[in-house]
Amino acid sequence: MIEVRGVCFRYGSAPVLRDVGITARDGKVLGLLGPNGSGKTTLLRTLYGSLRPESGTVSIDDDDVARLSTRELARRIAVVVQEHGGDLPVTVADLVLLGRTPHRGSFAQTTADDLDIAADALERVGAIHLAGRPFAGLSGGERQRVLVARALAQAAGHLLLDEPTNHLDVRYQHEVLDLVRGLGTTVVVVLHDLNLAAVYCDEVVLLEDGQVRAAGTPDEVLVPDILEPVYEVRVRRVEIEGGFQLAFRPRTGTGPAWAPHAGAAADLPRGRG
Ligand SMILES: Nc1ncnc2c1ncn2[C@@H]1O[C@H](COP(=O)(O)OP(=O)(O)OP(=O)(O)O)[C@@H](O)[C@H]1O
Repeated sequence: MIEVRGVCFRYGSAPVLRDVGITARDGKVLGLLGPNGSGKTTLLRTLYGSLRPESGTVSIDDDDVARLSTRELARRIAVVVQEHGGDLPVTVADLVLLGRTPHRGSFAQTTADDLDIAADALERVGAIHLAGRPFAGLSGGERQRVLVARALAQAAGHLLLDEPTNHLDVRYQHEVLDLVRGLGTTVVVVLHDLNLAAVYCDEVVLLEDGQVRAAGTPDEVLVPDILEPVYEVRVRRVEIEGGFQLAFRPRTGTGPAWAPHAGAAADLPRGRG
């Protein structure tokens, strides 16, 4: 479990997180949602100790993150963030094997188990065929899957991801999130795509201007009354088999009512809000 209580943070003089409280429950997927600049990445960085809150606490399984060593944190939390590894001159296999480092002594050799675990992780994200390739030469989507594989190889009980579906085509968006959800680890994931959040998150937190605007299940939070003022768009909710999806259009503008298929607008069921 990851618990955040009363966290405030500022870059320089500008407050970015204001009295934020969230709980990521054991084995559940918590989505961090919110418009650009609302503080999602900043909050995620406080969870793995990359940023120290000005006030408030972040704890993992009841231990204050600020008191854990780097190695202990790496055993407990795996992180997939955008800027990791961009131009590293390593092969994909070597990068994924780095995920095993927290489990070895400082100068210990890679073991057969490490190799098996790394290969299995690459297999699970559909990237085993990339094992011998230089990481720097991969496409954005291939890199993203490899970074997820490294996090899987790390075998930590908590997984933090910052927009893991960025660069992924629709198949891999769903495959990666389905995989993450099936791990049974505690997951905190920053997502821009509210429809993916609707499908793969157990709970979501909606940030606005560094504050928690709403928190609860996707069914409770992803409703037009809450989303429209935060994102400043019009929202319709469409109940579909086994769940719901959202449709959006700008508040103002001269375009068709519901792009791309304007005729569908009249057929859309009314949202709940
Ligand atoms: N290193 C930094 N120095 C100063 N301000 C920063 C820094 N990083 C982020 N900010 C500011 O903090 C605020 C929150 O940024 P953050 O990246 O956490 O938002 P976000 O919700 O993840 O945004 P996005 O959806 O655009 O990725 C923004 O106003 C941003 O400009």
